Amino acid sequence: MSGTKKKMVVTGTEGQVARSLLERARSIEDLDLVALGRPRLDLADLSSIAKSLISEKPDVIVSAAAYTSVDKAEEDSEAAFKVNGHAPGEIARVAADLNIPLVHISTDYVFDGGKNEAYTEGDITAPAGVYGHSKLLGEQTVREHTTNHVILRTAWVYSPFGKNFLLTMLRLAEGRDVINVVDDQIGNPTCALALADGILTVARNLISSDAPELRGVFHAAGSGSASWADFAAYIFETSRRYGGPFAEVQRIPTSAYPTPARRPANSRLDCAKLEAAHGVLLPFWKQCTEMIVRRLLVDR
Ligand SMILES: NC(=O)C1=CN([C@@H]2O[C@H](COP(=O)(O)OP(=O)(O)OC[C@H]3O[C@@H](n4cnc5c(N)ncnc54)[C@H](OP(=O)(O)O)[C@@H]3O)[C@@H](O)[C@H]2O)C=CC1
Ligand SMILES: Cc1cn([C@H]2C[C@H](O)[C@@H](COP(=O)(O)OP(=O)(O)O[C@H]3O[C@@H](C)C(=O)[C@@H](O)[C@H]3O)O2)c(=O)[nH]c1=O
Repeated sequence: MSGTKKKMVVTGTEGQVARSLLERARSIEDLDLVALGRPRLDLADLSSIAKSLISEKPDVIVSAAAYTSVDKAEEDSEAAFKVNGHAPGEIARVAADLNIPLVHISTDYVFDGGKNEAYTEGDITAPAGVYGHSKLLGEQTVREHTTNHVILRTAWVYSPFGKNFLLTMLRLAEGRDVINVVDDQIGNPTCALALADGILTVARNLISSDAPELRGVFHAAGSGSASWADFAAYIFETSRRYGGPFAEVQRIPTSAYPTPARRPANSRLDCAKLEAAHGVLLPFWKQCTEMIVRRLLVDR
């Protein structure tokens, strides 16, 4: 990125991805990052979106805020569809009006999980639940309003911030010796800080170049795959090494852990397209898990 300082606006202030972007952008001298969340930007109030975004005069927008409670969405579908489905379209309309690029974050849960291999960007989407359906609508409304976009589908995001599986496991292990965790759902645990680095690279590429091959939908998840039980076991193994809580993982089938929303059995994402176009390859999940657990237990 050459020339003057650029301004990036990310939606949401307390989200894992927004907070990771804020942390990672601090060391980038030619980029100002502003996080815009409630009450100034409420995605449930579609009529408020344009005004708050335009007032920031951004050079690029990262649409990261979302309704992320997968189970709650099943009974609160109106809110989920508004925030995850319609609001991204409104953000994209603003980006088109301002003639700036948009990076929109989507999810592996747009897939039904029936494929035996990793999903590519061309695979058919068929979400299993309301959250996935609402995020898929968000992809569609973004596409309808601007071609100058990247939709980044990520997965199983964890970080030292907010609410995520890694923090839940460490909390549960404070009070339990054994934790039941499903072993028949497979995906790519993705560290939000590494994802933030990827988002920053993609955003800078979009600002610097009009090339169509940099635009469209891309998968952006951590390298390597795991079941939730594998992920939990490694979290505890690492935690024990750094003097933190440990629990035995009891591997169970999904049928033994009923939840309101159905989750895909396989939502592994093939991320080769992102590496080829943007030169972004996210690190191996175990490496990042170790880094986050260490940060939580040792470097605090
Ligand atoms: N978490 C995950 O495992 C995965 C996430 N994704 C996607 O990545 C993106 C980032 O996720 P992540 O950072 O983990 O999400 P978080 O759940 O950590 O944060 C979501 C953010 O969205 C904000 N938000 C929710 N509703 C509104 C609203 N009506 N108006 C304004 N802001 C709102 C929240 O605000 P507040 O803090 O005020 O509640 C919060 O800041 C999302 O698009 C998500 O769908 C994709 C795959 C996996
Ligand atoms: C807490 C817990 C969960 N589980 C299971 C339930 C579920 O199948 C799986 C993951 O549970 P969670 O509810 O933490 O994760 P979930 O909300 O399904 O996570 C998803 O969030 C959204 C936002 C995404 O976009 C997805 O990529 C994915 O990260 O682990 C156990 O087996 N044992 C447990 O003790």
